[in-house]
Amino acid sequence: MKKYRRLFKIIAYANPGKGLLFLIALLSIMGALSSVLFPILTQRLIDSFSDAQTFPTEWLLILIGVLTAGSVASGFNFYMIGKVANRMLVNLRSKVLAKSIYLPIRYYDKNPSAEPASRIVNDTEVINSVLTDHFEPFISGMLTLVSSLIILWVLDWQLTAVLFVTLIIAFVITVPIAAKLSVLSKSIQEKEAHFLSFITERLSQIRLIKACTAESSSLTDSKQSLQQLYDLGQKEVKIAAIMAPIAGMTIVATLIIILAFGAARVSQGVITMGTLMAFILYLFNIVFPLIQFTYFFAAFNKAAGAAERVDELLDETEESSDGTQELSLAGQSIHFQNIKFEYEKGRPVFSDIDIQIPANKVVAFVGESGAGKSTLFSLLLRYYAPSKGRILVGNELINNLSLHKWRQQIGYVAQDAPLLSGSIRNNLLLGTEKPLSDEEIFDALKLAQLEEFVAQLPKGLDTEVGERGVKLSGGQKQRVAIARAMLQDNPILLCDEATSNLDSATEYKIQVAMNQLKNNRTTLVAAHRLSTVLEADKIIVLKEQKVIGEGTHQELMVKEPYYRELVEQQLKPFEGEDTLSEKISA
Ligand SMILES: Nc1ncnc2c1ncn2[C@@H]1O[C@H](COP(=O)(O)OP(=O)(O)OP(=O)(O)O)[C@@H](O)[C@H]1O
Repeated sequence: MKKYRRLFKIIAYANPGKGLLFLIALLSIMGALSSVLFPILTQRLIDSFSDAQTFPTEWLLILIGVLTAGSVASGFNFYMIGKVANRMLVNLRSKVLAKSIYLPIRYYDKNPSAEPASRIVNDTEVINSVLTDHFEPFISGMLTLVSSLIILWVLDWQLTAVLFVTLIIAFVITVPIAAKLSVLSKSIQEKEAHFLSFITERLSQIRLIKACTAESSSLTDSKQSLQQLYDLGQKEVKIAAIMAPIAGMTIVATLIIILAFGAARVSQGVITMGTLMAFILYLFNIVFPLIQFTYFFAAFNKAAGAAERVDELLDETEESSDGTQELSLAGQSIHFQNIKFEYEKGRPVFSDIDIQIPANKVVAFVGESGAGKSTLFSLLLRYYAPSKGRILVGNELINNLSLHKWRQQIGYVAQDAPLLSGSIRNNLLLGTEKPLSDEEIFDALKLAQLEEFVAQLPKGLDTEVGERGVKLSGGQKQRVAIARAMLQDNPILLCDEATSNLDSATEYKIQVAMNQLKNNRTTLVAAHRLSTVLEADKIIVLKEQKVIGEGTHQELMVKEPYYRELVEQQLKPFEGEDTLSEKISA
């Protein structure tokens, strides 16, 4: 029952509009009424014709009127259902999408991004189909069924009793089969969601697959899922194939039984020929809704499964945004105070670090790969919360500040400088609320050494960059990210290996530009290439979950052997290799 409650909850959440649902129910009743009245009016028409031997024009006109009203109501209802369904789908999708976007990064560490995508696209569609395909037939079917049974009882209760018995037998046979179908369809939905997740991920990494010649192994991996889907589909088809003749045979058997009993009762003079005719027409009013109900319950179960998955997602806790203060970060120092942090329990990245970042200075983080440089940035961006300790800006705990306003004041040039599909302009203005002229944009591009490249493109700033920026080189993507940070002009700037994809000449130019940027802002740099951090006001050395040294380059060269080792490693060639100058002279 819990899963049905979830379905109703999600439908209410999609806000179809009570008034519109009421109107649909009303129109469905009108449609049903015309089907209910059709046989009884036919009976009147036939019987009055046989009694009076004159054409009963008035009954014919009433019949035409009722059928016309029924058809008009059905047509209008069709439109209203479509309207409400579209509205529901948009509401539900935008709410689930909004939820997905505000989920914490930890959710996406655990779940592939195609998982919520499948809930946004597929599951919402399945839930919606209850309304588009089944709501009207269910209401009118229910009404037609009940009223037809009452009318039949009044017409001839004995014949109706015979009908009841045949229907109960058919019900007992079909219900367990329908229940099996509903279990199967739930498994199919789950498998389809996994399959979608698998192919989305593989296709998004098509370059990697081709470079590793992993096309056939990817196909083999997908074959297993496809086979499972095929097997489940076949089981569903087999059950449906058994159901169809049972339903057909039920109709035929019921018809034969009613015809046989009915004919006997006509010949005995208990009922008229018109009554028998009406009886048979009502019989269809009962059997067809019953068949529809089996489809309705199958769809209802399927939708309940989809609602369960959507509700699970909606129940996830969004990024905590408890803080409301809107502090300006300009001129504020940052303090990582006794921080312990672990992505997974028992595997700390930092056990106890304490880092002071003075305002408006350049602070660089060095350490071998995996030391936790990017993780520090993630903590500062509040992607994750420390397990122990706290982060202060000025004297304020960062969690007390509004998350939105906080991130709005931090520029971030990420390690792999990802871009979104769309134009260069859209990527440069991502998240920027203030309007910027082309002139201002080109000023930033100039500083980021990208002005010439963009200017010679036929569509300039409106050039499409392709999915994840595939049409740009790694270095160009980094320069777009740097230009974006320049445009955002935030008081705090995070540069994660920001110049690692650039050739030495461009890197030098960017360093010059970055040096201008560093005035009046606090800049945190994580870099492998120590040449990029030599000028930093402070260098923090990370090793084995701790800060093992801090100071300027000159100070660390004197007092910190590990730092000296890192610097020397970068300067000297690999063991047994000649230096570049030796190779050239050889
Ligand atoms: N989302 C994550 N889930 C689990 N572990 C993670 C996650 N991100 C990073 N780690 C782990 O945390 C540690 C620190 O990673 P981090 O990316 O911060 O290092 P880094 O110093 O920036 O490395 P690099 O210089 O290679 O970029 C690594 O051991 C890494 O495997």
